[in-house]
Amino acid sequence: MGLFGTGWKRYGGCPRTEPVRKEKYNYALSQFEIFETLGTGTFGRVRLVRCMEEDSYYALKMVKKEYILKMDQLDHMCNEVRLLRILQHPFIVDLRAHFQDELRLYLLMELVIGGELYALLRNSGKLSNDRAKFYAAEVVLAFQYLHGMYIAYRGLKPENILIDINGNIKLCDFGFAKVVEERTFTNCGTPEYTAPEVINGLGHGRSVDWWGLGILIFEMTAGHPPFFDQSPFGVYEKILAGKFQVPPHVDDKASSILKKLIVRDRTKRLGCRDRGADELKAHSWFAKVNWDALYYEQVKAPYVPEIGAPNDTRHFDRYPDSEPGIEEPLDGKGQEKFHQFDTF
Ligand SMILES: Nc1ncnc2c1ncn2[C@@H]1O[C@H](COP(=O)(O)OP(=O)(O)OP(=O)(O)O)[C@@H](O)[C@H]1O
Repeated sequence: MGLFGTGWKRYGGCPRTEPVRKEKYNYALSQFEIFETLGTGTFGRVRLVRCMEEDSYYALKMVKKEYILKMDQLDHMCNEVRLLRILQHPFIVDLRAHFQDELRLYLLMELVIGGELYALLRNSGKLSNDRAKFYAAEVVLAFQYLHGMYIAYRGLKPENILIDINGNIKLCDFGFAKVVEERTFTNCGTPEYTAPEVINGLGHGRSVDWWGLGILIFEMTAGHPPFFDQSPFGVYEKILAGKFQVPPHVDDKASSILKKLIVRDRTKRLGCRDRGADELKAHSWFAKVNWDALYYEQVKAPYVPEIGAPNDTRHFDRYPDSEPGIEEPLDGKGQEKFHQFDTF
């Protein structure tokens, strides 16, 4: 089914699941002052930039074309842009534009200044029950929106959850997200967050997101993931064995939702049946959450990052600069492969 095709169905009673076509601005790298690296991933580097004409700051993801072809990542990049262009949700990072030059592809995103949830977890060890619930509830709303468009996010991990200036979350990194009717078979993601149906190669759709949420709630409340080992293989073995223990300090209702989310059989996993996200929203752990107020960002966040200036990057790790070197643009045939990037 095409993203704008017929057959839109409401999933889990999500009231505002509609694709938007966001405005397209024409930007070029020369319009920006480029500052420090905010984060790096397998495929690129995200830097703080300032658009000189607008005097506004953004996050710019820059990925070398040569690298994209070498690593066979063109589909991955196109996928991310195609999806981010149509998504508009308070808890999903906003893509403002995408453009290219001879050397790289660029994704211009709103700047999410509070850093990664990963850093919060690393600094605090574990989070309070209320704080974990607040972030988990915002993830539920983001997933409900995505699943309503038949999009599985498939990349949940604390590194991809950013904290904005008001303390709300923004999901970033849509490289693994996929439009799924039912099942899909590509492997992706991080060992500790991988669902058993992914390891088994049985195909996976939106159910992996609810598994990922279970792992995230566990990590936030317990202070460590439920399945860990020195090697990815060891992690996978433990996931398949499916045995985990919720530490005694974890709230009883949190423990109850964990036992319903970290379930090997996806047909029995919370969120994977007809009612989708509504099943989670009805769980007693979320009993006091006012979902509408949360959506409209009217709920005070339990933690608001301290920010001194619009370009204050104190909440991000420091990264060594990329190696300067002579970069050769691709030849005409190579460049042709990227023409599609302009057509989204
Ligand atoms: N809009 C943003 N505002 C601030 N920081 C951001 C933004 N987008 C990304 N980052 C930072 O850059 C990091 C890498 O971004 P992203 O995950 O999109 O890159 P990637 O190359 O696709 O990574 P991965 O290997 O996880 O697929 C994020 O974890 C985050 O720290």
